[in-house]
Amino acid sequence: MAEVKLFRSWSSSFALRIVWALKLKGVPYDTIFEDLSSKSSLLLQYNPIHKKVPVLVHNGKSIVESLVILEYIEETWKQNPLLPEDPHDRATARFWAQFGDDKVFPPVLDVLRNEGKEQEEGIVKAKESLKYLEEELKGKKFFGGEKIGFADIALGWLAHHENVFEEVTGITLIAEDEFPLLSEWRKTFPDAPVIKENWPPRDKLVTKFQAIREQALVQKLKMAEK
Ligand SMILES: N[C@@H](CCC(=O)N[C@@H](CS)C(=O)NCC(=O)O)C(=O)O
Repeated sequence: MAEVKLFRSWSSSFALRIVWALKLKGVPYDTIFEDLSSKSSLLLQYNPIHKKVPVLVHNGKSIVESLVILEYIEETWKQNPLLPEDPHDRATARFWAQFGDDKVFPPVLDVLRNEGKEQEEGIVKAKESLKYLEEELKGKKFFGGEKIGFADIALGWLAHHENVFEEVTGITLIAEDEFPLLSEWRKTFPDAPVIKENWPPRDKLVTKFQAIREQALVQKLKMAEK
């Protein structure tokens, strides 16, 4: 058994960040696939507060929360750095990673889970945030500059999961004419072999998120009837 273990689910975009980072750095690890509808006692033991994946276990000690895990990986395995050397550039990369989770992910989920007014509001908010990311990509191939870095990995779900959400909802948030740089990045990012080789099957994701959307809409209907 490798000294590094990753608890993940097949579809989690947060867990994919860790897969990509470990692969980019060439760190060998074992994978434990969790069924999130019946979590293992080990997962609950390693992540008793959030009870979520991903969890990284290194030499028997657990690290949770994907952005914290990314930092841990960067500090522990120095090869192929994901963060630049300059402190301001490092802070900037961390900022965009966090911005994605705080300001892009929630409205994008609102678009997936809603219809009507709430969905419209989600679209407006998501696009407001996406404009900042478009701006940040000016003059760069990746958020990390010439190569994939910390913020690219953190925002990778925009290239993959968000693309699937667009198919499920029929709503294109990242249109080529509105977000040309982000659209280009969405094509370039998964071209990197490490990213491409670790990309969950699109059809399976579409089915999963179709079900999540339907469930959310039924739930809303039930709440409205109460
Ligand atoms: N903020 C967490 C989010 C992780 C997360 O939401 N994981 C989901 C899978 S995508 C999960 O484990 N869900 C199980 C649950 O909520 O019970 C991170 O960045 O690691």
